[in-house]
Parts: sequence; C-alpha cells; structure tokens
Amino acid sequence: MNSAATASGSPARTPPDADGARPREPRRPYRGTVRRLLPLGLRFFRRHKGALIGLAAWSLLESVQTFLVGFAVAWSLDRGFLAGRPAEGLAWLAVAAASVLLAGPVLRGVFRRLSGLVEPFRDGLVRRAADQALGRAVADPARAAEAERAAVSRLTRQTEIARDGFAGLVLTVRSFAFTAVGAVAGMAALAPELLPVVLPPMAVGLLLFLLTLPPMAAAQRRYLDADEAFTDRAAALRTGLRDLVACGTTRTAGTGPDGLADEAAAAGRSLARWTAVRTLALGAAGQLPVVTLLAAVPWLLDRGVSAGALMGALTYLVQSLLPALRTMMTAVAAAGSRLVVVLERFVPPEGTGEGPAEGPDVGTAVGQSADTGPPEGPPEGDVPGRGAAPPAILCRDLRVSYGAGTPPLLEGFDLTVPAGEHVAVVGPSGIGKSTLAHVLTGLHSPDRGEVFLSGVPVRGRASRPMARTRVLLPQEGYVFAGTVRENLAQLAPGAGEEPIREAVAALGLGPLVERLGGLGADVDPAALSAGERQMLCLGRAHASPAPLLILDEAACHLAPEDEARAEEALARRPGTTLLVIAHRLSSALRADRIVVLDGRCAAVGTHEELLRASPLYRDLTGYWEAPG
Ligand SMILES: Nc1ncnc2c1ncn2[C@@H]1O[C@H](COP(=O)(O)OP(=O)(O)OP(=O)(O)O)[C@@H](O)[C@H]1O
Repeated sequence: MNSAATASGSPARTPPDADGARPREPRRPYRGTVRRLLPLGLRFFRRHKGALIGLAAWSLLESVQTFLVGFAVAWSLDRGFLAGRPAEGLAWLAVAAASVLLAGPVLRGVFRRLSGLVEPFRDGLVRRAADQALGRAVADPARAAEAERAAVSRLTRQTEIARDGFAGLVLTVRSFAFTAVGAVAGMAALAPELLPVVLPPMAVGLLLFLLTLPPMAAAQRRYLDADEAFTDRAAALRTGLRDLVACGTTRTAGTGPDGLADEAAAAGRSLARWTAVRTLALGAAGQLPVVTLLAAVPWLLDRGVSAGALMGALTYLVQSLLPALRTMMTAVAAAGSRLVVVLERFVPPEGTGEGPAEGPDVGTAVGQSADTGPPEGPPEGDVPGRGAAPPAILCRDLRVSYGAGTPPLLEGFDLTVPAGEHVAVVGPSGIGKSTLAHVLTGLHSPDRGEVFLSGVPVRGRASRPMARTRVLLPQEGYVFAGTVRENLAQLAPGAGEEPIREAVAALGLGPLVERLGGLGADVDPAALSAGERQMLCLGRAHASPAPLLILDEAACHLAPEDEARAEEALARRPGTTLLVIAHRLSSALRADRIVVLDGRCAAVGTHEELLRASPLYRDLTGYWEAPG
C-alpha cells in the first residue's frame, strides 16, 4: 500500500441537482403503492382484531338505528296517519326520534374503540420513521442532518397527517358501511322493489368517484414532494447563510427556493382542479338515487309499494345513506389520498434502501443505504482457495479519502483475512485505523476498489443483511435505556436466551449483571462507568450472530486482564473472525497476524515478522513498552 499524508476534509455529500434542491425521489405508481400497502394494512388489522371487533359491535348499533329511523317513518304513515290512526303515527315517529338518541352512546363507544386502532397505528409510524432516520444516518453519516430533517418532518407533520387520515377513514368508511347495512335491510323489509331503483345510481356515482382517486393521489404526491423539497432547500440555505452572505451570493442562492415555491403552488392548483372534479362525482353519487327514486314512483306504486315505504326509502336516502356516503367520499378523497401518499414515505418500495432497519443495529453495526440487487462475488482467482469458504475480509486495491482533493488515507490497499483469523490493526494516531474499520463495515465508501465480506461486496448492500454479517464496536460503548437483556440482545433480535447466557459466561459479565440487578433490570447508561459500558457492548457483540467482529479500541477502558479475557472470548466464539484495532501491544500480540498502517505502506505479518520487516512496528512496540 502506498499512501500520502494523512488527510482531513469534509465528507462527501450527495450533490444537489441543478436548482440546488435535493434530488427528487422517482414518482411511484399509485396502484403499486396501494398493492404494497394493502398486505401491511391487512396484517395491521389482523394484529388488532380485538379493537376491530369492538368497533364493529358498536357500529352494528348504528345499523339498527338507521333501520329504525326509516322503518318507523314508513309505519307512521302506513299504520298511523294514512290508516286514520294519528296516535299510532305519532308513536312510530317517537320511535324514530328515540332511535336518533342512540347516536350519542354509539359514537362514544366507537371513538373509544377507534383509539385502540389509531394509537398503535401512530406508534408504528413513529417507530418506522425513527428506524429509517437512524438507519440512513448510520449508513451515510455525511447526510445524517438531511436524514434528521426528514425524520422530524415524518415524526411530526406526516405522522399526524397519517394518523388523522387513518382515523377519519376508519370512522367514515365504517359509518357508511354500517349505515348502508341498516338502510338496505330497511328498504328490503319495506319493499324489495326499492333496491334496484336506488342502488345502481349510487354505485355509478361511487364508481365515478373512485376513478378520480388515482389522479388525485398523484396531484397530492406532487404537492407533498414540492413542499418537502422547498423545506429541504430552505434548511440547507439557512445552515449556509453565513457563508452565502460572506460570498455575496444570497441573491443567486435565493432563486432556488423561489422556483420550488412556484412548483409547490402549481401542485396546489392541480390539486384544486381535481378536487373540483371530485365534487362533481360526489354530487352525482349523492343526488342521482333521489332522482331515480322520484322518477320511479309511478312504477313502484303500480307494484303495490305503499306511500309509507316510499317515504321510508326517501328517509333512508336523505337522512342516512347519502350523508354517510358524502362524508365517506370526502374523507377518502382528502384524507385517504393524503394517507396513501404519506404512508408510501414510511413504507418505501423494495430496493430503495430506505426500508427501516431490521432490529436496532444502530451504533454498533452499520451499513450502506442501498441494496443494488444480487451481490456479485469477487472475480475468479482473487479468492485464495476458491471453492473453499471465501475469506472473511477481502480488500482489493482500496483508495480511501475524505472528499475530493484531500490526500488519501489508504492507497492501493490489499488485505485478505481468512475466516476464523484474529487480526490486529496498529498504527500511529490519525493514520486511518478507524477509517479502515468504517470502510470494512460499509460506513465509509472507498474512492476506488472493493471490499468483500465472506465473498459478498460491501458496496451497495442494505443495512439489514449487513447487520447479520458484521458488528463494529466503537470506542464509545453505547448502552441504551432498557433492560440489561435488551442491551445484550440488541444485535440478536429473536435469538432467545442462549446467546445471552453464553456471552455473559464467556466474557465474565456475571458480577456486573448481578450488580445491575439481573438481566431483567433497567439500565441507567449514565450511571455506568466507561469500562462497564464497554463490557456490555462486548457482550452484545458476542451474542450477535455476525461472524465478523471488528473492535475499534472497544476495550480501551478495561483493565489489561479484562481486555485480554474479552478478546480471547470473542476470538474463541465459534465461526468468528476478529479484527481488533489495538491500542496496546498486548492486544496486538494476541492476534494471529498484525496489520501496520503507516501512511506510506501497510505491512502485514506476525509479531516476529514485523519486528524484522517494519521499522514503524519496531518504533510502536518500543513506545508501547516504554510506559510499562
Ligand atoms: N468524517 C471525517 N471527515 C474528514 N476527516 C476525517 C473524518 N474522520 C476522520 N478524519 C480524519 O482522517 C484521519 C484518520 O482518522 P482515523 O480516525 O481513521 O485515524 P485513527 O488511526 O483511527 O486515529 P486514532 O488512533 O487517533 O483513533 C484523521 O486525520 C482524521 O482527522
């Protein structure tokens, strides 16, 4: 390896597009989105069957109420006023009025049950938004601020839009469905001839309305896209305001947001146009059944349908069915299309790499953001002993720097680590040891060259499969609020107790776990010493299923004997390849081989080989031994 001097500089950012805005996400076909969301929705409803059944039970009372209103009106005429018995007519009207009183308790019951669906729905979205933001920030730290802004928008405005949209949709669709059941049952009971007169025009209106939904959703999506791009651009300008003022480019920079504001306005106008079309469809669905009913009166009278039944049908239409239909259509058009558009941001299509990280692999395991399809293996001949297991790590001709124009930290770097080997990386401070760990784990992309882990290229892999391949433990030792068990099992979700017990035993964590109150006890991260935090993180790495463990000075706060025990336990873990960035000679001496980075060339060998071949290694060992 040849390498120039150590470089520093700002990490590369994804360049903005021509107008300075964040590159747009591709438009997603509405039908594809609905197809993707539908199974998730069904799964959600299956999981919350109890709340759904409760909601249906209360809603059934709404059907009863609807049925009674029309029926009572019909009988008040047929059996009361038209039959010369006004008292009975009034009594039936009283029944209709009383049935309206049912609405109060029904609504209260419905709203109570509704929260059993809406709150878990919102919690799920918040979890997704947080997972996505953390996953993106970890995969691409250079764009962490952007991920954070998107997350804030998702956690606040978009989550609330989705929650309100979902609640409105459930409420109104349910109300229409159960009102329709009551009204259709009522009309069928009064005179079945009413149904073919009233239902077809209503179905036609509904169909017309449904046809306006896809273009409405597209307009809605365009509006949200423009709004997000505008917010993003404005935020980017705000952070760079001082520099813009210093350079005198505020006027030019300001043209970006103006263009985006125009786009947002155009999207808003398109939305308004489609809203007008939808209103027409709504009118058709809402008024046509009344028109056909009135037009069919002579035909219905010929067939013996009574005046009371006609009045009952009109009551069903005007008082129950059509208002419920109008409310539902308004909610579906407004909240429904907004909901779909917002949800597709929480559930991005496969392959965009934006999917939520599986399990909390943040802080100790990192990965790239995009999964670019089936991984291609390293070329034939690159893998020693191909046909047997591929090496745990294969670096080929790496060039690594922090941004264009900065001197590279690694240049022409090659490394092959067979599975099961224990390797130490040493070198002076600032030489690029942590950077190498980041490149190996996919946290930092090399300018040139490839890294393969177990034969699979790291570049372009999603964080989900990467988390099962390797663990990177940084020096900080992140411990999260939660139980001791949750902290140890963080990288092994669903693996059960066995790996945790093994980790506790192998690393000698028993006394620490006991002091903390057992595996089920809550941990206060701030109350732990740096060494205790590192011990828990080492246990977490041991419990993980990843075959490659990379420790970046992850035991630096431990006493030398504890560090030795931890490293040996991790190296002994079945199927493990261990790469340790060493800060003590003792740590390097435990390794099978040592990689020495010195900014000009990398030397690889055993301790004895390096003492002979690497002047820097001789210097380092002398430096390490001197302080004792
Ligand atoms: N995100 C970054 N952007 C720009 N420069 C960086 C970034 N991260 C590290 N560097 C620089 O790259 C060089 C190598 O850093 P790195 O942390 O890899 O060195 P190291 O050998 O691990 O050092 P140490 O032993 O002190 O931890 C340093 O000069 C550092 O300042």
